[in-house]
Amino acid sequence: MCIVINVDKLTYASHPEALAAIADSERYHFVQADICDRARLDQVLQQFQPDLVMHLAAESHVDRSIDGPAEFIQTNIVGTYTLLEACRSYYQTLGQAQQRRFRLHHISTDEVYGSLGKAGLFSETSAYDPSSPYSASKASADHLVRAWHRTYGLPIVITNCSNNYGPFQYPEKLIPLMVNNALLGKPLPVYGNGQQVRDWLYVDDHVKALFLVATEGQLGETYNIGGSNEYTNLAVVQRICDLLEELVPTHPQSLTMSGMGFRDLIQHVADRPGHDVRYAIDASKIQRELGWQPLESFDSGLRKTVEWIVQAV
Ligand SMILES: Cc1cn([C@H]2C[C@H](O)[C@@H](COP(=O)(O)OP(=O)(O)O[C@H]3O[C@H](C)C(=O)[C@H](O)[C@H]3O)O2)c(=O)[nH]c1=O
Repeated sequence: MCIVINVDKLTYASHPEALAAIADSERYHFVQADICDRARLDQVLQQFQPDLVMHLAAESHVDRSIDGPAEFIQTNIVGTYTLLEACRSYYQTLGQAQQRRFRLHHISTDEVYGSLGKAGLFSETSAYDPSSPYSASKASADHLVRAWHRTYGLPIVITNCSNNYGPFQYPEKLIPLMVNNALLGKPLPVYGNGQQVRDWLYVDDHVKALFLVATEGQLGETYNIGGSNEYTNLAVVQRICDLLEELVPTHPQSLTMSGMGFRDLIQHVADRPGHDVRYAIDASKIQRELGWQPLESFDSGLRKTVEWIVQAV
């Protein structure tokens, strides 16, 4: 049995559905829990007696972490600490055979490595250099997980992924936010010059990678997961607008009245404080060791995502 821990405001929102679709759903139990509630975590672990705990519970939006860091410290750092302690106690109750099977998989982000310049890629050995309260809280969580492995022998694996996108994503994130705004004829706020680069990873590719690491990854190891899809933010927003021109021929009323197209909604606004310029992942370790490859192209993944949002609203 595996339990997948998440929180209510989950940003990895599509992962449970996607995981359930590719894995034996009888084996996976998805827990929506307050990650800081130790009694509840103890009860869940005792009830399901899992061999695998996947920790996807995070506050994950950089802008919200800048506006109010407290929740990020609480969920991402205190929550991870609470889960680690619950797993450590649970692990100590297991027999030797089950201890050999048990592992905690901590899901993290490439933002812990900070920002790249024009060249280079983040690898598993890149130095930690987080910029935002969010990424600093995830970096702290990664360090705690490694410390519980080295100090207490808790069996763990860690993954650090690039920017996720796909159906079900929480609408605070760039792609769903832009599609939702455009459909309402609202401005599309591009931070600064829009030349920041992100490496886009389709959610199903991410889930397959998580599944491989959770089941076959080496204990104590970190694996970076990225889609090898680097685009500037402005290019992504322009592509979204062009897709909407094709998929939504009837423009929102505000656009029709002014004879404008979706691209006319793009507005450059004040830049995000501490904005990381570029993220890009070297995923050669997971490709070499576990045979993973991203299968979705950005063109096809973005089309699926935009189509999903258009039909959902
Ligand atoms: C919401 C928004 C964003 N942006 C820019 C800011 C970023 O350069 C880029 C993507 O922003 P978003 O907030 O969607 O994602 P990141 O800040 O890159 O972080 C995301 O990817 C990493 C890996 C995680 O770990 C985070 O959990 C996840 O939120 O678009 C804009 O220009 N306008 C907007 O309205």
